[in-house]
This record gives sequence, C-alpha cells and structure tokens, in this order.
Amino acid sequence: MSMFLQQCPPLFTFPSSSPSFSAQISVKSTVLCCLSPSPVTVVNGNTERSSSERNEIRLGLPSKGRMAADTLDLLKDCQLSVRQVNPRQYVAEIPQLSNMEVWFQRPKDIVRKLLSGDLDLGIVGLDTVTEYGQGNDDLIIAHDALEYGDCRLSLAIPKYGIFENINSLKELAQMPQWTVEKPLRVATGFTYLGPKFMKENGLKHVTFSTADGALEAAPAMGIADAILDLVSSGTTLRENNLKEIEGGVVLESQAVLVASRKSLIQRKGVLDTTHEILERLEAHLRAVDQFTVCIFFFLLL
Ligand SMILES: Nc1ncnc2c1ncn2[C@@H]1O[C@H](COP(=O)(O)OP(=O)(O)OP(=O)(O)O)[C@@H](O)[C@H]1O
Ligand SMILES: O=P(O)(O)OC[C@H]1O[C@H](OP(=O)(O)OP(=O)(O)O)[C@H](O)[C@@H]1O
Repeated sequence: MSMFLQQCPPLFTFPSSSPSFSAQISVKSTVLCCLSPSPVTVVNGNTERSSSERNEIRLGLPSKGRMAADTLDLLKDCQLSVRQVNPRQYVAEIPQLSNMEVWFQRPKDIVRKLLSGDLDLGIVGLDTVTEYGQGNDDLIIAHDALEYGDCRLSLAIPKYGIFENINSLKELAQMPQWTVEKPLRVATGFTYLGPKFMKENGLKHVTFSTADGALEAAPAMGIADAILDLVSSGTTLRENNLKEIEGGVVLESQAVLVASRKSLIQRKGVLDTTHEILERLEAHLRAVDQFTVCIFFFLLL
C-alpha cells in the first residue's frame, strides 16, 4: 500500500482491495519573483475563478510520453472510452462517466493541478506524485498498482575509478572523499526526493545539480559523481558504465490513480465517480492477474 495511504487516517473506505480516504485542506503553491519591480505571483493554475465554481469532475491524463498510450489502453480495457472531439484539443469526455471532463496534461502538471484544485483525479507515476506532491496530504493514492509504468528511482555511481569497489549506500557514505569542501555531487531531476533520501540515510556532504534529461552522461562529463534517476530495464545505466548500489533505491514506482482529498469530500459526485472507476479497474486488473496465473500454470504443465 502506498505511503500516502499509510500516512492518512482513513475516513471513508472503499470495498475490495482498494483504498481509504480522509479530510484536509489543499495548498496553492506560490512563487514570488524578486527581480520584478512589483512582485509577480505565479500560481499553478486556477487564477480566473475559484475551483468551487465548476460543476464538472475533472480527470487529468498524461498528454504525451511513456504513460500516455498505456493509460488510454487501461481505461479502454475498463470499458471507459476517452473521446476527444479534436486530437489537437486537450479536453475529452468519457461517456460512461457522467459529468466527467478529461484534461490531457504533462504528468507533473497533473499533480500540480490536483493541488491547486483544478483537477479532481489523475493518473500518473507514483514517482511524479511523490516528487511534485512533496508529502502534501491533500493527495490520496486511490489505486496504487495500475500495473504499468514500472520503474524505480535509484542512485547510480560509476563502475570505474574510486567507485570500483563501492557496492552499497553504506560504503558510498563511508568514503573519506566527501567533505564540506568536496561533497558528493549528485545529478538528478528529483530535487525534492533526492535531498530527502540522502538526509534520511545520513549522507551529510552532498550537493545536487539538475538537468532535464540524459543524466547518465553527468559522471563521464565530470559534472557529477552520482546520478539519481528512473531505471526500468537498466540498459541506459549499463551503456554509460554506471551501476546501482545496495540500499540506493529511493522509490519503486508504477502508474497510480490519485485523487484530491478536498475534491473527494467537497465536490459533488467525485467520491461516487472514483468508486466507479476503482471498481472497473479492480475488475479488469483481477481478470488480468487470473489470466496471467492460468498461463503460468499452463506453461508448467
Ligand atoms: N525507464 C523509465 N524512465 C522514465 N520514466 C519511466 C520509465 N519507466 C516508466 N516510467 C514512468 O514514466 C514517467 C515518465 O513519463 P514521461 O517521460 O512522459 O514524463 P516526464 O518525463 O515526467 O514528462 P516531462 O517530459 O514533462 O518531463 C515517469 O514518471 C515514470 O512514472
Ligand atoms: O533503465 P532504462 O530502461 O534504460 O530506462 C531509464 C532511462 O529512461 C529515462 O530516460 P528517457 O528515455 O525518458 O530520456 P531522458 O534521459 O531524456 O529523460 C530515464 O531518465 C533513464 O535515462
């Protein structure tokens, strides 16, 4: 079960293997720009009207990238057809769910918009929820195992040089090289989870740099000593002479259904719609699992 569910005391409970919900308040993140003569406030959406003014239930789905096609496939398998009027538009409907509006967004923006109250539900990777949700308990993992998008957020170091005989986080932490003047340099896109993980694991002398991709190049370029990035097959690490280490996995991730706790409690119909989606997901995923077990036994015979 997800860390969010473990943290939150349940108020509402769904039947079957699914989730529990409880109440609280959402936080709108605000960035103040200090260079401008009069400060500019940047909010993550919802500037025109209060989110409580709308009546539709909004579901955010990944607009492109790895998760997009698999998410639509899963919904289709649950007999939920996502109908886009125009492929260039970011809005769609699911006729089987009344009052449902689908919005296609980048995964990190789905999380931001759940927090700002501009979305009620979303499907993204657990890594994205954890990184961009930053522990905000308005985010509830309604289903924590949609069985695609599997990967792990993992620390990796070079196989060569001073790291040749280092195979665990403990050994990495005990290397005498890391000092206040010369800290361990980690390249990552996970600037919330990275520092949190290092602190929790007692690594004191660490600095972080960030980039939007191709992080595996950073050690060979001399920019970083280690990287913290998503790994699935491990091919990219191997091809770049990097290795994972024992104790270096920050998070195991797969696609999840996330809900805004505030929406579940305050917005009419969200709880029922979530329940309906969960029942369809469970029915489909149980059928897939049973099919997989049958195939397994068939292969054993
Ligand atoms: N090998 C992998 N590498 C990266 N992400 C993976 C991998 N396998 C599964 N995923 C999942 O896919 C998601 C990445 O999807 P995608 O590349 O579309 O988005 P993104 O990189 O977060 O978006 P953006 O381009 O806006 O930064 C990850 O958050 C993770 O949940
Ligand atoms: O373990 P693997 O199966 O090799 O997958 C891991 C790689 O995939 C992702 O990068 P992506 O392909 O999204 O490109 P990016 O580096 O530009 O983000 C991730 O950031 C790793 O680099």
